Amino acid sequence: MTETQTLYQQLGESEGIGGVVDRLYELIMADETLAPYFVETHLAKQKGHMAMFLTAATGGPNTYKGLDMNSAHAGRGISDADFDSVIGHAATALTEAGVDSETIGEVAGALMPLRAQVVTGS
Ligand code: HEM
Repeated sequence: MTETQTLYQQLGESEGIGGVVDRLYELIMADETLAPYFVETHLAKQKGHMAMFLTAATGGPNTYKGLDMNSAHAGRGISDADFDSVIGHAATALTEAGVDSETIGEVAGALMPLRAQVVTGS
């Protein structure tokens, strides 16, 4: 059954992804290394963009109209360690939502190729 489902469906579509994104930004804002990047960010808007981005990246409908990943992160000095931390928080949020580890691995696999576009510092 599951092999015919998109990753988007396995994550519980827009409701599932919305919940995971809410929790992801709670974890990011509670992380003293990551929170400073988002001091000037309108969080509700950011969550909406992230949810739409993840929806498209996992095979759901593509309604993302935000910046491409290079432009969104250019000049922010984001490090490899920051990127790994965000992926780690995403894995935590997914685990808490009851997503199985195989599916979490697939989500991580979809996000990992974005590292070069997001990491702009050392
Ligand atoms: C795979 C990992 C990531 C994805 C998929 C992602 C996705 C996004 C998206 C969709 C946006 C919105 C772009 C727009 O508003 O048009 C964004 C903005 C942003 N991201 Fe990321 N991001 C990732 C990793 C990171 C990391 C590691 C950091 C830093 C710790 C970071 C910091 C930011 C900041 C500061 C913004 C701008 C927020 C604002 O508008 O104020 N991102 N990202």
